Amino acid sequence: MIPIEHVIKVNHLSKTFGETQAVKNLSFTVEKGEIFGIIGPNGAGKTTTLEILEGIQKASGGEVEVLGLHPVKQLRELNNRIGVQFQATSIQKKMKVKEAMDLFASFYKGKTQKNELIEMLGLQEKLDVRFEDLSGGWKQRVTLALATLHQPELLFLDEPSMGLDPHARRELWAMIRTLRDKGSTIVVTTHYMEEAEKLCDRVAMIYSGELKALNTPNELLDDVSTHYVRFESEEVSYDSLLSLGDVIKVEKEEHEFKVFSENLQQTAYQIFKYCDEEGMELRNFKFERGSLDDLFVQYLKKEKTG
Ligand SMILES: Nc1ncnc2c1ncn2[C@@H]1O[C@H](COP(=O)(O)OP(=O)(O)OP(=O)(O)O)[C@@H](O)[C@H]1O
Repeated sequence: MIPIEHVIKVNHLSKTFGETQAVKNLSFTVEKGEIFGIIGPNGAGKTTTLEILEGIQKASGGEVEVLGLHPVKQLRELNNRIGVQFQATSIQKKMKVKEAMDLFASFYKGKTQKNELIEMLGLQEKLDVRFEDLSGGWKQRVTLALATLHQPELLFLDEPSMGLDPHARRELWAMIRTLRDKGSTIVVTTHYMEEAEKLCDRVAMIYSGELKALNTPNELLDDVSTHYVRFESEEVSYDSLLSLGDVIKVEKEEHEFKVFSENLQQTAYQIFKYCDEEGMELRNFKFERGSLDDLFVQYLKKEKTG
């Protein structure tokens, strides 16, 4: 068996800003070659965690190792080996794509993969366009190219698809996967649950600076209470569904019901039995799998009710 190589080790990490505890006792590792997602709502501590890993912020407590280096003490060495995607706002508006690529390439001593990136990201047709004239999707492609010119072993992306339409978002995911296939490990923060589900190999879910869950999206979704049955009926009542054993929650919209249960098989049987006894009709009955969004809402609810 090939031993797992950890490119990031985070152990009991904490960070405080005055009274605010942005990160609390966070521990996780990132394996070489994976796309690792850090997800959570606004203010969860995603950016702070990322900036500590990049050596931009100092930890208040705990240990962090990135590519075997201490991010703050060995920042210069780290910067040669990691890539950080800048926010589009930090690129000069009037600069042409070609000029930005040349400027950033001049920061690195060795050979860069500029030409390969222009080809791979389809930037050829945009080289003479000013940054301010690019659409959101193209801006993201350019900042991705600028972050990866030196073929970094590890790439950090903070909310890369923020503000992109679904098509541009999918294109960006394909590019991120290609960069991974070419050998980079990728750490990405997002608050789009769909992005975490479709793009990431493993996901750390944080809320209020604390790690709430860490697993592959598939295994996170195996959490039973995110699964439900869906059907349509004009006759069934909300309250009678809620009173069935094992049912956690019922959602009703027009004539469509979603019934979440701890024992879906048993609940499905109960629904059919109840409808049969009452002579009620059901249509389009389906077993459905919840999304990370559902799981996330569930965690937040647990948090609020204690
Ligand atoms: N420089 C700072 N000074 C004071 N408080 C800060 C600072 N940076 C972050 N915080 C606070 O730390 C907490 C975590 O913020 P952080 O930006 O890491 O969250 P986030 O998950 O990235 O959120 P978002 O998705 O909104 O960017 C928040 O309460 C934020 O207000």
